Amino acid sequence: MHIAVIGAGSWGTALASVLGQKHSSVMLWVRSGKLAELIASTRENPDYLPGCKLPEAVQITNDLAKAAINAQLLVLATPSHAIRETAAKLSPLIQTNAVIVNAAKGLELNTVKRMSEIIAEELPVVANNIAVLSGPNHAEEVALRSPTATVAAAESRKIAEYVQETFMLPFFRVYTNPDIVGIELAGALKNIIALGAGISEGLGFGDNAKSALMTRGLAEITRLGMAMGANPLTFAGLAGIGDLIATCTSKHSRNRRAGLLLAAGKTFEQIQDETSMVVEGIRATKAANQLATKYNIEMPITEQIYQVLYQNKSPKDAVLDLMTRTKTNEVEEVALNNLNWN
Ligand SMILES: NC(=O)c1ccc[n+]([C@@H]2O[C@H](COP(=O)([O-])OP(=O)(O)OC[C@H]3O[C@@H](n4cnc5c(N)ncnc54)[C@H](O)[C@@H]3O)[C@@H](O)[C@H]2O)c1
Ligand SMILES: O=P(O)(O)OC[C@H](O)CO
Repeated sequence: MHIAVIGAGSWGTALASVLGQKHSSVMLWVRSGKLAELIASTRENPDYLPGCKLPEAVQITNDLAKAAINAQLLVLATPSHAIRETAAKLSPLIQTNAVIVNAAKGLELNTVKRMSEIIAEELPVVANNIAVLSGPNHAEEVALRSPTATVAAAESRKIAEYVQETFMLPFFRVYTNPDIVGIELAGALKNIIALGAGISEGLGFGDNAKSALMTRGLAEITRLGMAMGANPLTFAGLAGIGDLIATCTSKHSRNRRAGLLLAAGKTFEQIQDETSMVVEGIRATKAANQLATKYNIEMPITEQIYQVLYQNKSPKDAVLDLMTRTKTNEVEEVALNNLNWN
């Protein structure tokens, strides 16, 4: 089978290295011609994943047509804001029975669409063959072959199991899940909470604060997810709490790191200017804020992070507002009504 990995940032490079260990023909598409030459000659990606030697089966190209034309499976691993334009460019190139795996974690601004929805719009011929890969997966650790678990989600069980089989290796364990909505929302929204975790650390707060943030963060993610048709159990799984733990606690997390910088007084524009790496939580906060309004869901943490990022609110004031907002139950009112708790 011929596989194409589209996008050679940290994640695309790590996934190409995984696939190249199992399959004989993997092509990694690199946007920059100069970086493509460098990766091809050194067999590693010094800009995004230094130290990860690519298996021989991985070929490098800067030519999208060359990568896509014979591919039975394509992994889209660009940042989320580039998924629509990338899928549109792939439209005249792909085979009609190709399987597309989205590896990006984000939501489109303004349309607030999930990545698989965008891919289906741009690549309607393969709309029934779209899967999502998401979980607690830092590229740096996958590159080191550190044991990692992830989830392949698709509406079709056959496609989810095909993707599972394609990626599964002794250090890379893949579960399947039918809840593509929940898996994509969990992956996109955990980045907002990771910004908060970084802010919390940067302000000098301890484990109590971070645990509260993660737990209440998951509660608001689940609330929105359920309103959008997701299975609440998905948020208790690898792509939910699993990824939330990884991203809020890891030294590798760009979103957590960006939160530290926000606490130090930098603006999100300054943070973005200082790194070539994508910080998905910045856009995701804007999109989630739109979704909270659209579905009329209370998302207090997301709302405060939105105000810090886009309305110049100080992180300290945001924390105070969260801690002193109207008192409430931990359990949703609707669940309390069912318990008849008087
Ligand atoms: N890094 C990880 O550990 C990890 C793990 C799981 C999922 N993800 C997700 O994968 C996606 C990619 O993240 P990453 O960490 O590889 O990013 P990265 O910051 O390491 O690299 C970004 C890559 O995207 C390319 N790029 C930027 N704008 C582009 C455009 N308009 N068109 C095409 N390519 C463009 C850059 O050239 C670069 O190769 C994100 O959605 C991220 O959330 C990342
Ligand atoms: O580095 P982060 O915070 O963008 O997170 C990367 C991955 O989503 C972790 O699973």
